[in-house]
Amino acid sequence: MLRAATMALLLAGTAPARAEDGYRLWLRADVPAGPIPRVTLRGDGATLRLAAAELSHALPAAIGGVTLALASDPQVTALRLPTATLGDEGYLVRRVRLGQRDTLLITGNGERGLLYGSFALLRHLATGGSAATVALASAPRVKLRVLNHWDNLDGSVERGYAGQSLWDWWTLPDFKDPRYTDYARANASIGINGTVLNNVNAKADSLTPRYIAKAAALADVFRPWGIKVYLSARFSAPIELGGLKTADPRDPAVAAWWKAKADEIYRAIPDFGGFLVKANSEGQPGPRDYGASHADGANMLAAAVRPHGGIVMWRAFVYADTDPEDRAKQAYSEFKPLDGKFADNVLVQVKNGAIDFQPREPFHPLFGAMPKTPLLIEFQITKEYLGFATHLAYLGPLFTETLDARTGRGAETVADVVDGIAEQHALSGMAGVANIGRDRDWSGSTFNQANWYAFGRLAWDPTLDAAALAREWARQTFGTDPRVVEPVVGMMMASREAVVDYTGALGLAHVMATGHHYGPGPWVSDLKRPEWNPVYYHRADKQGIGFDRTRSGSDAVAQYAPDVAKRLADPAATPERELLWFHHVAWDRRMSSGKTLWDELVAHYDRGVAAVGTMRATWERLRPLVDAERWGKTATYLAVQERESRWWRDASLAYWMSVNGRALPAGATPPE
Ligand SMILES: CO[C@H]1[C@H](O)[C@@H](O)[C@H](O)O[C@@H]1C(=O)O
Repeated sequence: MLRAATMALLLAGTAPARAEDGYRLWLRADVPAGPIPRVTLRGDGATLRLAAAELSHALPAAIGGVTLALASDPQVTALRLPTATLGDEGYLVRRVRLGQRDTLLITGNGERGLLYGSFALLRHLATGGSAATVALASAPRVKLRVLNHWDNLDGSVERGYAGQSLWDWWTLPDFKDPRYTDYARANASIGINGTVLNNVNAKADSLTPRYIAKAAALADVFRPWGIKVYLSARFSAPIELGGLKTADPRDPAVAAWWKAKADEIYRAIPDFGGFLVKANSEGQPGPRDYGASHADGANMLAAAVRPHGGIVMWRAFVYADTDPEDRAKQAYSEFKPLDGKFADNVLVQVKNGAIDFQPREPFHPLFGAMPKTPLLIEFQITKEYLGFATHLAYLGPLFTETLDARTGRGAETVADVVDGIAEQHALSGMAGVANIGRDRDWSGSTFNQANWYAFGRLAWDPTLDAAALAREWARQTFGTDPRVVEPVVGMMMASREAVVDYTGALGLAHVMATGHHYGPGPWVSDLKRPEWNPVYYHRADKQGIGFDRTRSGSDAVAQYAPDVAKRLADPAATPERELLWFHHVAWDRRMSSGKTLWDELVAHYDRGVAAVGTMRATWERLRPLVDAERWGKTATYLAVQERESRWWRDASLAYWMSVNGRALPAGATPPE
């Protein structure tokens, strides 16, 4: 049994001062006034103790006694509860008579289930759920729910907008910053069970004994929270670290090197998760350098980690500057033929869309095309193309838009491919490129926290609803006052579409500035790699705009299942929000609104700018109801977003008009 005092002690090391700087994220349940409920822990273990501590810390007295017990506990078994389908991470929360006592039971088949069940109970209560009638049961649909940190060993973060890397590689392994525990706690609260510590543009050093020891220290902190550590591996490490002449995966000496390296890592981190690999992509070394296939490369690494129960996450983000083929087609062309050729402890990691984390992309054609291979979907939580940390863009709708998409194979959705249940894949996964850094609010802004939150919840259950998750997050982050929650949810649900509208709607993509990808740049055409130039994507000319991906063009649509391919091959049947992704059409084309394409595009820009204005006005009205610190920073950022949405519109329209020679339609806001 744990009392508040013990609990306070337990958390003293981790809970920072109660500044309203967003540090506490969505975990804001405070020690309630009045008697502390009895938390009974049947059994022991580091994870169980953390679960009990969480409960003791935040449960209201009204809940009465709570018991944490595994389903294998004889008293629980005797209740014949439906725990068989919970797996080792699922949980069940229910009022029962346990032995001679009435209690609220949190049970599951594994310690992690009890931890997740405890957080689920606290979430239920923090979002206004009833203490009296609480009955929860859930098991994750996706096995690997992983954050990818693009953190470099020098403390910088590629595409990071929330300060330096959270990992202080310099003071590790000796000093374990309390923030590491708070990071693990936050992730456990949303069901995340894996973290890749370093950038996919990996340096070989990350696999040296020095860094393995640092990773091991982090693994020790994360383990009781049910989180495994993974590392990005540089494919040529046998050369850089082992002094070998080659990294050819078919060379026994290379395979032996990796086997020894894996053994070394597992000596330091017994539950090491495995490797994430970016190979033959954007200049990274890989098996293709030796004429070997991606499967050869992945399977060699898979063999090295298999004896230890490890896995390999092999990225399919490949496109070559030497390949004239439409960039959107290349990953499919390279990986589809390898379906079923990967070892069973390999997952192929595929980005949500075929280009690169744009504000809107049709789902990647590999989803549904490799039924014999577990495909791990990769989303970007950090907003490289949606305004960095500054612009408010809730990504829940972007995530669910992809997950709900029908692949064209029967009723299959992308979420079905990802959970791998239909194909009976032993492995399944969802990865999110983290938006986490040393900033006090972790993600660079309060609202960016919602993207981390939504990712975790959707990885647990890809069928969850984006608006419901926004409401869940808002209630835990700002309290349950509907005068705050509903306007906040309204802002969030409008935000991503606003970004699409003021950066380039109707299927336009990759029209941003070069290098940093912040702000407009549709005019860019002089970069050394043609597929890096925005003009490569929009192909605007005097007559029209858009990328013809039908048979008369690159025929990328043919990579989708026949039903989907047939629909996308027809501009009239293609959803207008994806029109210019698949078709090159005339500026005069009549749209479903009755407007011409040009007038419609202009209207989208105006709508995007207006939507940001509405978000700002809504937030202004919430000033008396939100703490000054978080209100102030958000208000400042919204002002920047409004100014920059106009910048996006004005610069883009000026460019399109320079190409099509047209005037703005009547009623359009003239550029400033
Ligand atoms: C880590 O590299 C990134 C690169 O910064 C980014 O611009 C692009 O999104 O994709 C790459 C990738 O996903 O590998």
